[in-house]
Amino acid sequence: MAKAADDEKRPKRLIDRWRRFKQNGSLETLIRIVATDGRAHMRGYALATVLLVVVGMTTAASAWIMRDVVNHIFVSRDPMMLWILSAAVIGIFVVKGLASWAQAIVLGRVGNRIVAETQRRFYDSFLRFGLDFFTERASSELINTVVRGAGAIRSVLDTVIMSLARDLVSLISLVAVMLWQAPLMSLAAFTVAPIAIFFVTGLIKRMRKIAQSEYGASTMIVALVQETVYGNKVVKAFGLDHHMRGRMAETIAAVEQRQNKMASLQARTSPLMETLGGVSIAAVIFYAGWNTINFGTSPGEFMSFVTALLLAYEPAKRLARVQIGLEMSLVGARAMYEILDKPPSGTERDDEPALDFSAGRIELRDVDFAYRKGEPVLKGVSFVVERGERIALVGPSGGGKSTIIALIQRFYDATAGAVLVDGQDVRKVAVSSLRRHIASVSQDVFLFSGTVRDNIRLGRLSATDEEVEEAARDAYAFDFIANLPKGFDTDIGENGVQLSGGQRQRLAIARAILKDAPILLLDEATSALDSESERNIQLALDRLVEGRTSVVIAHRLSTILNADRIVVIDRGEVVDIGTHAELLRRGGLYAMLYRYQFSEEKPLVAAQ
Ligand SMILES: Nc1ncnc2c1ncn2[C@@H]1O[C@H](COP(=O)(O)OP(=O)(O)OP(=O)(O)O)[C@@H](O)[C@H]1O
Repeated sequence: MAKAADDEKRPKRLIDRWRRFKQNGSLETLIRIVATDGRAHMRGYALATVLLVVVGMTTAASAWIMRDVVNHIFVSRDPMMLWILSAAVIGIFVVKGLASWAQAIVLGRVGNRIVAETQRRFYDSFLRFGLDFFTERASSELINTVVRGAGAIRSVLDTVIMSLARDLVSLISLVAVMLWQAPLMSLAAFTVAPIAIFFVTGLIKRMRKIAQSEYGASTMIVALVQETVYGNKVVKAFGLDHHMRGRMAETIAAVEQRQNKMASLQARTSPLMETLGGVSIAAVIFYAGWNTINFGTSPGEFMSFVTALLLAYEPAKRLARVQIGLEMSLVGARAMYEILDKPPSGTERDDEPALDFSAGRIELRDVDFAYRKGEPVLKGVSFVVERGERIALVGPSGGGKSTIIALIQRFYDATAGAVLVDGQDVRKVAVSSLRRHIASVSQDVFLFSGTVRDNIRLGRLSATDEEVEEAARDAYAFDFIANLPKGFDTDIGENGVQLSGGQRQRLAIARAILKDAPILLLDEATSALDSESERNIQLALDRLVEGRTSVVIAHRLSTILNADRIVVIDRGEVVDIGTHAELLRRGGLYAMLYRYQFSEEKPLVAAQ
């Protein structure tokens, strides 16, 4: 009775297990990897499979031949067979060696190709994401995914092929040898299998959980290294070495602990498997020995059987563990797919018709915007920038000035209202054609690895060396570049660490000059520079603004004095628009800001 009830429950338990397995996505991920990358490289994998099958079959053949070795050589003492069988053994192992060698090369190449393709695909896909994607995610997460995820896809496929073609084929053919030589003994040997399966199933679930948290912790290590590199000045200035060391030690310890747990889970299969293996081999030796001693059964069959059993033990052990190992790789693969599956951001669409650029008139029409639902950052913002006009945005910090600059470049889409360039909604034109007409210089200048020349040329990749130098001259950057150890060919360290703030800004201005776009968006630097740098930057900016339609987040007195109009932004709203003199006359927020924000530069106030 009890057994029947148990039997009834078993399928349910099995289904439950599969359901959990599916919910977790392991099976889907596995199927997807096989159906996409596996299928795309079917020829390579088919070849590897054939070679692995050869490896498996030769393993079985080596067991098979033991029967003849014992019967013909040791029992019948046939000298001819001594030669033939020795040669056959050499033949079998040479074939096995060659097939293993070829299989390793084929699998290695296909695997490397998959890693390369996946990394390319991953990078392509994240270039199509908008700013929202990058602000949502830590770069460490992306770095960890590109490094580990691609390798994970490869190792999943390697594991699947190795398990199916080598281990499963070896096991099936060795079991066939066993059944053929001694069916009863085989059954005795297989009784231990259900115990092993039951034990391993329990481990898989735990492995999955730990693998996931290990992945998260390893991302933290990347994040901390990154923070220490980018924030090294803060770390040093505030004497945070000890604090950072502590944080890193904690994270490393967390990863180490999880990896130890994974290793111990994997290792936990060994004592059980060894014991079960020992029990089944002992049972067979006892049974066969008993038969040989008491009934004179031929020892050849027995030798062949035991060899097959011993050889079957390794692949059986590997197969029992395969899912435990797979769980580790599937975590990385899932992280990779999560990003690959994300649709490109709407702001990066480039399939609309190109912007029909004429004057470069910019209009914000009743623009509302929120980075997060329910937290409006811009409310009904409207203003127009006519061709060739200089507009200064002024307002308290956090008012939304940078957001306006971002919306004009379509880094984000307005939640209501529209941003128009020459009367065309920026959401309805190809984004590349819009950005081609805009040059922007932000406060925090990002410099890429490479030379000074490379960095300026990013403004226009087709520019000649002469044009790059000309732009540097116009940006008042030529002299300091010429004084660098290798001039324009000086390598800029990662993110230009050896350049001063003012020099970096002038490189950014040179980049914008080279781009020669009719619209200029500028976030003036607030950081204090020495007066020489300040003067050079001012001259460079004047040159840059010349003849262009410009919107500048103003932090300098001269900018607001030279602006055609000033737009005052406060808490996401346009509170006033006018020239410096008009706004001052009206009093209000601008007059106050002017007094406090620009007061150090008082001597020039006469300009009103
Ligand atoms: N990526 C973002 N995600 C969420 N909120 C943001 C984001 N960027 C800015 N904000 C918020 O939007 C508001 C407007 O910010 P914005 O940078 O546009 O102001 P700002 O006027 O340029 O300020 P500042 O003069 O200090 O640079 C602020 O409250 C800010 O916290």
